[in-house]
Amino acid sequence: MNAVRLTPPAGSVRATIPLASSKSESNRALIINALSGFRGTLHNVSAARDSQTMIRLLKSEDPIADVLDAGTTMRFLTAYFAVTGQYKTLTGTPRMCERPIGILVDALRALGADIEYLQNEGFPPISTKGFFRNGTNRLAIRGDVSSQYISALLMVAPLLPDGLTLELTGDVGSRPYIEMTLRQMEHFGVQTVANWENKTLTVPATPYSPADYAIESDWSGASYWFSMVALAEDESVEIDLLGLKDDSLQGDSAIVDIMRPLGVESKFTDKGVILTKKPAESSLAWDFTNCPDLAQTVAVCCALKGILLTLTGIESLKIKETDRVFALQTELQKIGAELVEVEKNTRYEVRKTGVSDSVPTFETYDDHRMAMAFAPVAMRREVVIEEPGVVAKSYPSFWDDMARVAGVHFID
Ligand SMILES: O=C(O)C1=C[C@@H](OP(=O)(O)O)[C@@H](O)[C@H](O)C1
Ligand SMILES: C=C(OP(=O)(O)O)C(=O)O
Repeated sequence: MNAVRLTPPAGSVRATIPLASSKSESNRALIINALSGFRGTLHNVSAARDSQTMIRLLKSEDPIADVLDAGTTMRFLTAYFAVTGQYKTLTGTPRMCERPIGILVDALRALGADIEYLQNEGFPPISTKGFFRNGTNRLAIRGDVSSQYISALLMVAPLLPDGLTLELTGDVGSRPYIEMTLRQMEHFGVQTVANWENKTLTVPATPYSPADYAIESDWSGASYWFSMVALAEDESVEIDLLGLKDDSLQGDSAIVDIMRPLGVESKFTDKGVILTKKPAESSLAWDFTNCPDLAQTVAVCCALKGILLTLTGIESLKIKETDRVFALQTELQKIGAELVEVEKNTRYEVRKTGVSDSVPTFETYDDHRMAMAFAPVAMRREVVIEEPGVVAKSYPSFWDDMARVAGVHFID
């Protein structure tokens, strides 16, 4: 499967979309369930490759754990293998070996873990080589690089002899993911204390209690459907997204507020959310610090609607599956828009330039979100998306869901 050609909806757009389950919630539930002796039942675990990889590696006795391109799987398993004293080599795709892990490794070493870098200092591959229960119970850790390091430490903290207090330094990014971790830990019987005023998180040395857990649908995956409604030419479009909740643990539920000014009305029901269309505003400014995975969706949507978008809080995009700032800058040009850095590393704008390709072919940079963020362009015009298989990382059924609203034709 080298590419997929997408054609606009033939008539009115009404569809029910099952969505994928959240890989973030799944990967936390899988780690915590493992730490509580695999005794709970997890419902609706994600079919996402990142979560299936987590399941496979938690069960495997192979000394080499290849996480492929899954960031949470790499970071959570590093802490899990280190603190449970397992001897494992963690590796991944070439890109994974460029994604930093030094902050987490330094923290785990201070807690008593022996971890070795096998190639480059600060990056995978790494080996965990035992745990000596002689470390500290208080650590300062940067909060402005990846929240995944913090979540990884929090989840193993109940196993430490004296629990753990983390002092977060710098501006904390992706905070809702940290709160998701704490709430899931609480579900499994560990009462944590988060003081966001002085940025300290405290976890007692309490064993996890086995529990059953039901995972919600994925709000990051839902964001592409909000974009499709915003871009639909059919004013009576209605899309029902299944399995989403109003009181979600997922910070990407912010898409409801982001998309309102872009013309999407959301109504919660007992099954999920119903999206309909209303008039949009002409500009939007949004800080993506708490929801970095939504930046691509919103950038593409605004570019095509000609809405001036000001983005802040997107620094972390450069160290994700690809450099997402560069990837967006390159691909947005194909739909007559540009992503401009208006203040170094802090403020960007998406602006219309007007010159676009007749049938744009979007590259995906080994990044599922590049494929899914650009797919909604097909609500207005024919497009081609290269390497569509990338969606498997978080939303393997994306193209099946997409076929409910638009033409989806795979090209070998
Ligand atoms: O903890 C998580 O489940 C995630 C945290 C975020 O990463 P950062 O904390 O690195 O921003 C997010 O981008 C990623 O998709 C999933
Ligand atoms: C950044 C992402 O994932 P991860 O960091 O877990 O690879 C993502 O899913 O957009």
